[in-house]
Amino acid sequence: MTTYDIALIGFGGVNRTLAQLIHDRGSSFVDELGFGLRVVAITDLRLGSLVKEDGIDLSVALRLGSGSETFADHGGSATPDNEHVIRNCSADIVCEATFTNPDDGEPAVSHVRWALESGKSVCTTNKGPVALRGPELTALAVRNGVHFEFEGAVMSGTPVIRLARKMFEGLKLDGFEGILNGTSNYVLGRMETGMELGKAITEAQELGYAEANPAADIEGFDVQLKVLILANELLGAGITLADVTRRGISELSAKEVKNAALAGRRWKLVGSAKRNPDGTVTAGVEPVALPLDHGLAGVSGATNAVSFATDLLGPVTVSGPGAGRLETAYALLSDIIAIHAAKAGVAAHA
Ligand SMILES: NC(=O)C1=CN([C@@H]2O[C@H](COP(=O)(O)OP(=O)(O)OC[C@H]3O[C@@H](n4cnc5c(N)ncnc54)[C@H](OP(=O)(O)O)[C@@H]3O)[C@@H](O)[C@H]2O)C=CC1
Ligand SMILES: N[C@@H](CC=O)C(=O)O
Repeated sequence: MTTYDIALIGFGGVNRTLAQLIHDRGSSFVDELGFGLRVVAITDLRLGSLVKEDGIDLSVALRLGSGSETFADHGGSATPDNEHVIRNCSADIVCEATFTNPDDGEPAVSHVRWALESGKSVCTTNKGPVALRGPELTALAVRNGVHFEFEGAVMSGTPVIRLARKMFEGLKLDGFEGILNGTSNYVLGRMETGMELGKAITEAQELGYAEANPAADIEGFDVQLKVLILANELLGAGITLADVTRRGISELSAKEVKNAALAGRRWKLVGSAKRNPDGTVTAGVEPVALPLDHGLAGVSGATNAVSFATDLLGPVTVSGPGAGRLETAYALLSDIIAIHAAKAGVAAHA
């Protein structure tokens, strides 16, 4: 029986939920998925780092949180020691789920690089490394004979990237438009009921949808990264972040959002990319007051949807959760399943 040793880098909402899943359902993975999972290392800014080659007791790790205890109280260190842990621990797969840095992707880019350089596969939900260093990190993975998977970087656990790569074979993609941020979509829905922006953001934070800095959600930086990922990974656009124009929703008031709904229009933060006749790709993110009969107008809460323009099928739309701790932890599990399938030489499920 195959058991993958896992390192969790960042122990916030997403990786903590993955640890909970492994703790609660790990034994059924063996029967259902054909492999076991054992967490051998965890690092976190506040809790420090813990490495145990024979497996960390997750019930203990999961108890640590808001109190003053750190991993130093349990045989580890009070500091994350990321480079040392990532390079030297016995993990087969590193799950990177620290905060997304939209400027240069750090420190996550380094975390991913250290893992790949030391022969470990990587799963990440972090948009920074994928959007800003994706091709370079994928090439590094290939050179080292390991895998770099990032399904959760767009629409959390809802399959989009692997789905499009596998299932759209034979189709030409000419563009896409979608709702790609759960927080802003949730916030706009609450504003439609008259709630002020700040209060709606607080709710989204409590639900685990928002970025560490929610301005990334509200000002469109998060969607900008996701549009860049989809455009480069699926359309082969070869564009950079500067090529994706960006406007967020902070300019909208609750009154404006509510009045638009009364007038038959719904404000949505829409990310899109379109292939031009000369082959170049135009991409951007902006708030749009959609008519109620538009396909994206009914997408509510933290649900996301993306509609791909294809040559043979016309529009093909994928919809599902776009944020949430469990939904995103599932994305990491789906990445591990894909890595297992690739190692075993069979098709991935997701
Ligand atoms: N939540 C969601 O719905 C989704 C999230 N994502 C992405 O997944 C990633 C994780 O999200 P989420 O779990 O919600 O975020 P959290 O903020 O809950 O967790 C991130 C964790 O990483 C820790 N951390 C930050 N810097 C470091 C570091 N240098 N070394 C070790 N640990 C570090 C943080 O510590 P501290 O709190 O002390 O700063 C925190 O515990 C983000 O990149 C996010 O963009 C993607 C899709 C959906
Ligand atoms: N903050 C993001 C989380 C997923 O990427 C969102 O709200 O969509």
